[in-house]
Amino acid sequence: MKTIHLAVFPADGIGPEVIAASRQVLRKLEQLHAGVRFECREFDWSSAYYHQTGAMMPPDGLQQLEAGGFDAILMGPVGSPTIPDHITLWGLLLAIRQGFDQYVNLRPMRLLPGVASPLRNAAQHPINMVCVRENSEGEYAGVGGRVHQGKAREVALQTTVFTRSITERVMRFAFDYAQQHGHQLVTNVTKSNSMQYNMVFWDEVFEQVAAQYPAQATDQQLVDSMTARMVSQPETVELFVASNLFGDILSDLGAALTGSMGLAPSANLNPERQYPSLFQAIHGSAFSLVGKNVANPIASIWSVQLMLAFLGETELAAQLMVAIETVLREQRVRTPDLGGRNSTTDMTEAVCQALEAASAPARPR
Ligand SMILES: NC(=O)C1=CN([C@@H]2O[C@H](COP(=O)(O)OP(=O)(O)OC[C@H]3O[C@@H](n4cnc5c(N)ncnc54)[C@H](O)[C@@H]3O)[C@@H](O)[C@H]2O)C=CC1
Ligand SMILES: CC(=O)C(=O)O
Ligand SMILES: [K+]
Ligand SMILES: [Mn+2]
Repeated sequence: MKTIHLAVFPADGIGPEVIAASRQVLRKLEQLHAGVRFECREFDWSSAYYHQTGAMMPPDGLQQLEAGGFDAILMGPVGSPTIPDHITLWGLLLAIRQGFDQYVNLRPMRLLPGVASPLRNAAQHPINMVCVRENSEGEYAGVGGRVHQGKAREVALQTTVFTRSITERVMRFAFDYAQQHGHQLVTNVTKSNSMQYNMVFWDEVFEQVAAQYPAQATDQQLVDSMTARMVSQPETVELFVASNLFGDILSDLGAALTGSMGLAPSANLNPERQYPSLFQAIHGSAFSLVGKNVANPIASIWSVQLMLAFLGETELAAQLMVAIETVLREQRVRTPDLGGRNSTTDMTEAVCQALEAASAPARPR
């Protein structure tokens, strides 16, 4: 019997609903596979916790998480209409990403059969893209300040930070991942026409790392025209590496192109496994959907799938992907974002049923 230890954060907004859905899927996987157990410890660190204590997590939160010996973290979105967004994000999610050196944010963007893309010609342009986003510094390094606050002479500084070793390793991850998953082209997303220091540096590091992968085809795209390319010729995009801000923006575009914010998953990885990695839908708290049982749980469930793959549970990951694909292809159960009238719980139950079908008879391991 293998036990996988998970730290689970329902967090904010629709988080508790999509995390409950994800936990239901984990329970179904446990039932179907006698050899595996998920031991979940739930944490209430969130905006509600902030309202009670004045902070998003305890001062020793990261140490507590590290001491817990977790294999992975599963998290809902963070953000509330009653607290400034930079307080909630920096108080929890960004603190974990930086503190646990989760320097890769892996965001697959794949248009699955049965899902409608807003692109009129999607049938001729298969969409299967992977975003490798630098996840620990760059525009979100958190360096800056404000002086002369409230005065006419007020100045606000937000400094981007690009470190050679960090830039190098995220690019190496991108090339290794492309190699392992058979991506023919690695695209460097940049803005070195306007940003003559950090993005020129970024391009240089990309070229240096690319030289170590002579068999890998590469190209370079300025981030502004990258948005147009993703819409007009998505079939030419396979895997791209981008800075923290650019990757954040391009992956929401990718989510919309592949059908819904409610489908897109992400993995915040510490590839060296020195710290637990964090798995989370790319969407936010979706305030208008909260408490209505209408949020699409697939983004969070697909994030569980990425978690299983990262933890080496290859068979479980494959079965869960088949189950997700089956539910979407059949279009029998669809939440409102996909044009249907079904609930979060309907969709979750459909995934669990499809999992039963996708799983071979349970056998001991
Ligand atoms: N990783 C995180 O914790 C993130 C947190 N946020 C926070 O979330 C809050 C809201 O941010 P927004 O920019 O409005 O982004 P959002 O992702 O919450 O919402 C954007 C749109 O997508 C829809 N949507 C999102 N998730 C959905 C789902 N599962 N099913 C169906 N539709 C879904 C929403 O209804 C809305 O129309 C803010 O406080 C923000 O800071 C935003 C993005 C990521
Ligand atoms: C914070 C945010 O929007 C993201 O990481 O996607
Ligand atoms: K089990
Ligand atoms: Mn985002």
